[in-house]
Amino acid sequence: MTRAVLSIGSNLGDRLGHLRAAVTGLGDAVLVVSGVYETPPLGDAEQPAYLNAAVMVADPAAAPGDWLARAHAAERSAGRVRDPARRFGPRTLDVDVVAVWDDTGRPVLSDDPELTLPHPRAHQRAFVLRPWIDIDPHGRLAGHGWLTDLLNAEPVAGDALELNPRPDLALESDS
Ligand SMILES: Nc1ncnc2c1ncn2[C@@H]1O[C@H](COP(=O)(O)OP(=O)(O)OP(=O)(O)O)[C@@H](O)[C@H]1O
Ligand SMILES: Nc1nc2c(c(=O)[nH]1)N=C(CO)CN2
Repeated sequence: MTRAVLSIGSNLGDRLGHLRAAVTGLGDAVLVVSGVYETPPLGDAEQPAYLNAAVMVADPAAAPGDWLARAHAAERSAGRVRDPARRFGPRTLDVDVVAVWDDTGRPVLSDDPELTLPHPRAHQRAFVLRPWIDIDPHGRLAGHGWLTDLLNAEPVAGDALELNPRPDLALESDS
């Protein structure tokens, strides 16, 4: 069994529809989904606000690279177009593999640029940490510590204040 946490985000088109389609596409692998947060864009201010959420997935047959393949497949299904000139530009759907655990429950570590684990910027991103804490309040990020400590630490705290919970925009794994 490999387990993973995926971060999903959208700031173009039908934002909620893109997130829902990503969750639906993950099928039976979905264990639990977080609430949805509306968040100001980080890294490139000239773009619309994002909807962000986190999904816990598990599949006995999945290798770590399979989660990245599923993430990319979901992005393609949402019609994501990559603009090489805008590293952190707007997108219909972004699915990041935040963390993976092996079948003994140990975190998988990787410095492969194709799949770096844990995700190298996850510990700095309130829009990743806050939804993940929703679904795993006692979670740890390998190499960084408790999620709750990270969320309360500078410089993440400033971003955390700008997270706007959207309970009106529920994600349903079986919708
Ligand atoms: N943990 C990971 N999750 C997703 N992609 C990763 C990961 N580690 C490395 N990558 C690589 O990063 C490349 C760029 O991914 P992507 O376009 O989603 O980045 P981004 O969303 O613009 O930025 P960020 O990674 O900071 O969220 C992908 O082609 C992928 O191979
Ligand atoms: N609020 C927010 N900002 C971002 C996001 C995101 O998911 N949410 N993703 C980015 C590219 O990875 C760049 N900036």
